[in-house]
Amino acid sequence: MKLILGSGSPRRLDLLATLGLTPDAIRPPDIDETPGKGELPRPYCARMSREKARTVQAGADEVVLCADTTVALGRRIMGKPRDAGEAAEFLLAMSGRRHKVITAVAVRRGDRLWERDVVTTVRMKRLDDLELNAYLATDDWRGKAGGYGIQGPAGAFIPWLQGSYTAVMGLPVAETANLLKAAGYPVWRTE
Ligand SMILES: Cc1cn([C@H]2C[C@H](O)[C@@H](COP(=O)(O)OP(=O)(O)OP(=O)(O)O)O2)c(=O)[nH]c1=O
Repeated sequence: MKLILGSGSPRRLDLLATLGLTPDAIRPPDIDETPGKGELPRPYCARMSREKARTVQAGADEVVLCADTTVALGRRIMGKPRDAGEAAEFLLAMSGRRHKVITAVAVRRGDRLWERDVVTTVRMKRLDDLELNAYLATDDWRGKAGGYGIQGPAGAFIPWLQGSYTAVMGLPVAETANLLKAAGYPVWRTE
């Protein structure tokens, strides 16, 4: 059985590697990530990962793994910022407050789909101008939901979270291992 990572995210590849898993192929999905009108963050995130899993082409002996990470401030969905101005806007909105990071994982084998989502509450310290501008200058915010990456320099802004650190990074490894097992993929091998 082959494992297909349906994601172009280097973080997801790294997190999968922590489980000792190397995908046989990487097939990044191309879907429309526009939220529906009034769509709430959690159902939006679950829909994204499901659509990714359905879009990625796979044969009968292939298991597809996809995920979506969405940052939510109340009902507001904060996607990947299009520029530094939007990243600054997101970070200022989260500064000194708690927000939620949702990561939904979808595993598909043939017509069958296994799904799980993980919600993590994250507190961001109050950012001063120096911290904000220095972080924006690193470009680390690019391509990341909410405009920050907890695994990089923005880790200095996160004194507390409740939930899963790997889920915030993009792939909750415990839940992912369980979904792969449910789909019949041999996560653990003794030889
Ligand atoms: C909040 C947060 C997000 N992220 C990243 C993980 C994801 O790559 C990205 C969220 O965007 P996603 O749309 O979930 O994923 P992607 O577009 O990068 O990749 P693909 O659709 O091909 O799977 O944000 C971090 O790396 N660290 C963080 O702390």
